[in-house]
Amino acid sequence: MLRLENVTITQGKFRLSADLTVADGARIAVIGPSGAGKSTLLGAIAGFVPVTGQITWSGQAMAQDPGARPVTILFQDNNLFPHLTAFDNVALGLKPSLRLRSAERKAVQDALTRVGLTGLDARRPAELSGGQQSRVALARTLIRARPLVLLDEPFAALGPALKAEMLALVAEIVAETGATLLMVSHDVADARAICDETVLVADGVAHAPRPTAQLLDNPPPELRAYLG
Ligand SMILES: Nc1ncnc2c1ncn2[C@@H]1O[C@H](COP(=O)(O)OP(=O)(O)OP(=O)(O)O)[C@@H](O)[C@H]1O
Repeated sequence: MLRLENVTITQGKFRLSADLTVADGARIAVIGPSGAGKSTLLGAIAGFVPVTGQITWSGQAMAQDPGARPVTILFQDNNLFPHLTAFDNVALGLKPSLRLRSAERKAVQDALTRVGLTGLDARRPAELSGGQQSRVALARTLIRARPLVLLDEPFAALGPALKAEMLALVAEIVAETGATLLMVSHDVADARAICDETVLVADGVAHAPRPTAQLLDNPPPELRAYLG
């Protein structure tokens, strides 16, 4: 269980408060106006943004060091290294030194296979389509095998069909691994597609998760303003 207890995040003049609980294995969409603090919320959970209050996982306070948190995060721009192959870009998720044992090499191959990139492991990002690049980034995120997966608008640059495919793949993989998912999206269709619950971030508050359909079908005023 992820718990944010009386959390306040301050960045310059910006303040966001959160007091909420996310159940293990939940798939949560994070939606709200631009600049409301969605990325900041993910950054706080990942340990990149300092907070007051407490963030706990399974009842334990999260480590200060982001690398020691049970978290893996994928950003919109994928952050692939252009000079590295798909294989090495995924391997970085396991070992920044890229010195892999044979079991680790197999884990990288398995991750590439899982995201549908069998046979493309020797290609560099420039030799892959946008969708394939997203798959590499997703494989690198997932190979870290952390129980909390944070996605910050990961597929915003993809066309609708590819995006739907990637969302379905994410949903499948988190279901297989039992991971808890928090996914920022500007497209409420993404929330409806794979997230049973939604956290609304608006007016300085990250609200407790609510069932996605219920929230979107009867939006509170701050969400109605955003949806237009
Ligand atoms: N390093 C920083 N220093 C000061 N203010 C910051 C910093 N990073 C972000 N902010 C401010 O924090 C607020 C929240 O930004 P954040 O990127 O979390 O919003 P968001 O909801 O993810 O927006 P978008 O949907 O546009 O990506 C914004 O007002 C932003 O200007």
